[in-house]
Amino acid sequence: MLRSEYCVCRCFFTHNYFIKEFDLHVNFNNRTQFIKEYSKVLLSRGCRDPEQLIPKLEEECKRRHNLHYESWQRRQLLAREYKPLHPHLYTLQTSFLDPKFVELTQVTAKEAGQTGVGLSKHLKDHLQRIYSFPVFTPEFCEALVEELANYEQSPLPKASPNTMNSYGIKLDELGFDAFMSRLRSDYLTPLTRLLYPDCGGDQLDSHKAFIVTYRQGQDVDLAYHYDNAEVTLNVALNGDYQEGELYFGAMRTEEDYNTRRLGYTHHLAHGLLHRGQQRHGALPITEGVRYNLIMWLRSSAIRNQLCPMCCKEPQLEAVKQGWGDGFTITKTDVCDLV
Ligand SMILES: O=C(O)CCC(=O)C(=O)O
Ligand SMILES: [Fe+2]
Repeated sequence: MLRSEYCVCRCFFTHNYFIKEFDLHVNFNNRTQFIKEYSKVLLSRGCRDPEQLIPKLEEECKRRHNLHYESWQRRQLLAREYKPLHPHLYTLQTSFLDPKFVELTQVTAKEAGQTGVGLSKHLKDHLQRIYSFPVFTPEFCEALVEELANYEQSPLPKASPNTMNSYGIKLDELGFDAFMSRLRSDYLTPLTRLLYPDCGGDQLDSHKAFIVTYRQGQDVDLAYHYDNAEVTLNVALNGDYQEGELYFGAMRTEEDYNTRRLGYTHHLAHGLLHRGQQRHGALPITEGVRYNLIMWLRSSAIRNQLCPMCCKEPQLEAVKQGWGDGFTITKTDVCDLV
């Protein structure tokens, strides 16, 4: 029998370290390489002593090596000790979804191809293959935000959702993995299959789902970046904050002349779909707290060919639990060979 093991690319341990103070992504193999490669640019950005950044990079390197195992441990701990405020939220029900979204996901390729009408009815085209549409009901969003705040206020451990956002929640750790898998396969894939067949949208087989939280005194914005994803869904879970728009620029593979454009204002319960490899960032919020649900949707068929983070053939390392970073190796069970 054939069986897929989920993997990370080894570049995860060396590439894409983000130095927030100087708004710089770097690769970090060791001290000598780092100083040689980045001293000049760091000095030009006002850093007095690049050497002083090394302990933090070493710490991040250690965190990355332990990440999947520790995440799994937190997941077990939360399953045992966290008391959900709204237990019913953890199983996806159609009633959580906006009926327009359900209708949209039922549009067939034939209908969409014939007139474009089937899709354009509930989906707004923002150019550059960025689309928005209602996803959840406002009632669901309100209850989910209450659940997230309840967990945030609990003494239980929390992890940063990714290498750039320090505040937020990894939804698999909180127990939403089955929910998100169903959202991906039953509702999002019918759409991404039509919108992004060239980016693996027709064969998304894993995801990383998390909440990003912005509030004064913590993270208030997000620097310009591209995602470790083929396609990204970003849903606004609340509306009681000011500013915090998204902006988009060139694809990772294109020259970027710093022409950041196409501002997008979030709307409560609406989602935005975009290609993960299109550069984007979030402007600072000026008031309130902003909760957004992010799904980095991944296709092993695409990323097994070329890692989107190091742009090389991936060097695969299997993870024991979870989806890794969405790469796979296919193994044949030994008993099949005899
Ligand atoms: O804050 C946002 O809405 C964007 C978040 C984002 O781009 C990401 O987490 O990859
Ligand atoms: Fe992003």
